[in-house]
Amino acid sequence: MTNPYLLSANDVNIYYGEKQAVKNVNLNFVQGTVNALIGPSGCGKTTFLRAINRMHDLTPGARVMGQILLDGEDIYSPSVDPVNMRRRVGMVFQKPNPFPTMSVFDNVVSGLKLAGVRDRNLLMQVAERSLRGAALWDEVKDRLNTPATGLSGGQQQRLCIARALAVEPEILLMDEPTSALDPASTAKIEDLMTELKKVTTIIIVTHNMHQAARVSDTTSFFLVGDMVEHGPTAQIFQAPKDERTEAYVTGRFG
Ligand SMILES: Nc1ncnc2c1ncn2[C@@H]1O[C@H](COP(=O)(O)OP(=O)(O)OP(=O)(O)O)[C@@H](O)[C@H]1O
Repeated sequence: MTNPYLLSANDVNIYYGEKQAVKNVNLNFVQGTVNALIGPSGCGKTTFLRAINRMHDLTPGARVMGQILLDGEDIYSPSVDPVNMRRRVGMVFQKPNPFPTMSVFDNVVSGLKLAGVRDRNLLMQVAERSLRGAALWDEVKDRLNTPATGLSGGQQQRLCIARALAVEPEILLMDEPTSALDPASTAKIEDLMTELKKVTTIIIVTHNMHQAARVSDTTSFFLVGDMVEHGPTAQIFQAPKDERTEAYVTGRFG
């Protein structure tokens, strides 16, 4: 039987040395959706997110057990090249992190250049498409060759989204992407997510429950390493099945 899900986590356990940070998580994600991971600080959301693009390969002492299937292929299989895999699963971090010495244009096309693309016309096409995709084109089209660090924080974060989109990822991981931004920039990125799910699948870690409720199709609630409950966002917020989920989403702890 073929796997109907774009991404499946099967019995995923994650350790830092002896310490277990994620316990036996099973989750499936459907293509073209926005999926929120919520839960109190330290419950393993970021750890789980980073396992999805093999970022823990870069964390000394971190171990991922179980299976994570992307299009039915185990991303931890020895035949999978992690660098290639990270092109298919892009990531945007809490703090905007454009390459500080590069222009706006070079930031967006850095992944393509790294992959050997030199055709200037093609790079320009991809830059425009990605910047439009990140709702930034109109604001930067006249300053493509100026340093990325000259942009505002919200613009820098949309630039990082454009940079991730340029390599056409199947999945975009977002780790609290608006926590360093003002409300206007946050609203822009939230609107953007609804557009972006037409071209990619989003998994977002957020502390902001209103944000999860506004932007996501599904929500997963994590608590001290356990994934307590997963379901359609409306159900998690309005009719959770587990009393711990209810206590969290109604603000009784956090
Ligand atoms: N590099 C690391 N080495 C050791 N322990 C770590 C490391 N990174 C995270 N942890 C621990 O793993 C657990 C889960 O952390 P994680 O960052 O995944 O939680 P989180 O839910 O994303 O928290 P937050 O919402 O505060 O970002 C925590 O107990 C944390 O202290």
